[in-house]
Amino acid sequence: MDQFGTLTSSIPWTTLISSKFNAALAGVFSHFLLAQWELDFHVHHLLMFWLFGYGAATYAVYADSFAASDASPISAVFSAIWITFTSAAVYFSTILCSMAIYRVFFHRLRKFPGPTMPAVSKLFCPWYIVTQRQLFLEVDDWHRKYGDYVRIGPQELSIIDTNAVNPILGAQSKCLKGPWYEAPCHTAGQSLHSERSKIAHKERRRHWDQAFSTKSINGYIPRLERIMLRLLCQIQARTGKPLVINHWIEFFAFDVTGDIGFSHDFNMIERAEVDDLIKLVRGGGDLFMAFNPVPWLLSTFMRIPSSEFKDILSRTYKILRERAAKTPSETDVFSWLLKPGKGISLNHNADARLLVLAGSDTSSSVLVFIFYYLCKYPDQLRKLQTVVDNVARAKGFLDAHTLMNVPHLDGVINETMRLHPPVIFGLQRQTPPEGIMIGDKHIPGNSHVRIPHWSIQRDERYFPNPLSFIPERWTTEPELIKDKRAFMPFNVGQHNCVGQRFAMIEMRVLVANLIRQFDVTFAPGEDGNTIVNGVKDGFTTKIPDMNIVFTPRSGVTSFE
Ligand code: HEM
Repeated sequence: MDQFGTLTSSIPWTTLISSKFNAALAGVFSHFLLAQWELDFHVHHLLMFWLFGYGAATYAVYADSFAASDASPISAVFSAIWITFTSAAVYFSTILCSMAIYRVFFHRLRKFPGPTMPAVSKLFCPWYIVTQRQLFLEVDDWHRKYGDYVRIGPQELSIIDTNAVNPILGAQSKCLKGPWYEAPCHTAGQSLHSERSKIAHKERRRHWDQAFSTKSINGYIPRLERIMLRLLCQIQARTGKPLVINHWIEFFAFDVTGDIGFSHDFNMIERAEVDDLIKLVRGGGDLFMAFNPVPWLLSTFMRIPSSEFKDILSRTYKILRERAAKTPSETDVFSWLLKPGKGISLNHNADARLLVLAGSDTSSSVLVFIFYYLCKYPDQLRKLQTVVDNVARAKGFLDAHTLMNVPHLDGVINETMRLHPPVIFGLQRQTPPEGIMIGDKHIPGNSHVRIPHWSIQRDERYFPNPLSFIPERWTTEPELIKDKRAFMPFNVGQHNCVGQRFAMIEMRVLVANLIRQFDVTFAPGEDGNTIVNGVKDGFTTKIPDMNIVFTPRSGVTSFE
């Protein structure tokens, strides 16, 4: 220790730290270490480690040079900062170069074709999404250029081969959910959806499967029908005027999920406005969309403390506490998820948010697109109206059981989900350490893979005339489906949509009753192009508003 209290040592720190060769060597070694682990969720630790290392190195150089010369303390500080800064620049540049060279020339996925930028880093994605266009569209172009297997990230492949569906997503698949799923868990609890462990997911899924068994769904139907009647009354009161169909469908979907989920009435249809909680849960949408493809960036971003997020947690807790305090007269989804006397955990909170978003954003986007197609093709509207009228002419309100077996109605829904899948860019999965075989192709271990719904469901090999809206593919023209494995809007296998049967019932009831009572056209000045061209991927599809006009039909039995 010198007279200024500075620690002195016999190690020549300045020489060691200022050597650019040493800095470059440390960079290569650091890259080697970083490549050994999945560090997506420890970036904040790494940043702290580097910051601490930088501080310690600066101090060591300062102490060393100050002891060795008669420089003033101020100039010794500046000189130490400069020496460490230049070495840090060399160190980090070497890490980046080493990563880039390794990823392009030596990585286990190097043999898969694709553009170079994504192979180097996924960091280009947020920049791309913000400044240019949606990634799912870009990847769609890459598939046309490079084929069925395209490298879309250093460690990620996009695949549009139907032989890949079962090995990647099927019930027997050895793949796990990819790191994307874990990104928000540290702050927000683990929902069923974000659970990556197969065993833990299976255990939790048991309760969800009970919540969506035929018996449970039959119990939710009267709730759904009551809400549908509310919606019919509100639309009836607004006939002849343009209205934003997205809003009304969302009010409906959120009211239904709140009610069947945890017996909570968001009452959005009656209030004709979005509930504050829903606004909050959907907040941060654009940033989320931009960071979405890069799990480590998403995870780091979500660590930034946010008062909005605290608000979401406390409001959801409040709703769940109120729900736990009563036994609803009709069972709901949380009747199966809450354990008596066990209290409400962070995971329950995460499950509540999952239910609200998974159950509403998805069906809403499909329903909006159904109205787009019915307005765009009036012949299709008339055909569907005739089919629906013939189901039960005497009934004013078409209940869920009456609509259980109307193939053309299901054809319209399926065709819309084919062209506009609510989960548009597919689901990230991680191959097991030994890799997987797809036909004779080996996908190396610990790779991330996805099958983009948008691209595979619009592939001409699987659906001839792929861009045309032809509901009859699903009924009278089966030759227009060449490979049904390519259709998977609800996903397949252990992680498929637990709510899919309820979703179909919900969509049938809404579409059939609205077109039974009303004719529907684009509002003046609307042609629907904005929604077709404005689709954004925020894991579920986000679409712009569309204005349409409902007009009462004459000669049909009224629902009132
Ligand atoms: C058109 C409507 C719907 C579509 C296309 C759809 C699609 C999907 C897809 C693709 C997944 C898999 C996600 C993944 O693996 O990352 C999923 C999961 C899920 N969906 Fe749906 N969904 C719809 C409606 C609903 C509804 C109405 C509910 C509930 C009321 C619901 C609840 C869930 C839940 C809880 C999961 C997580 C399942 C798990 O991880 O085991 N979905 N959905």
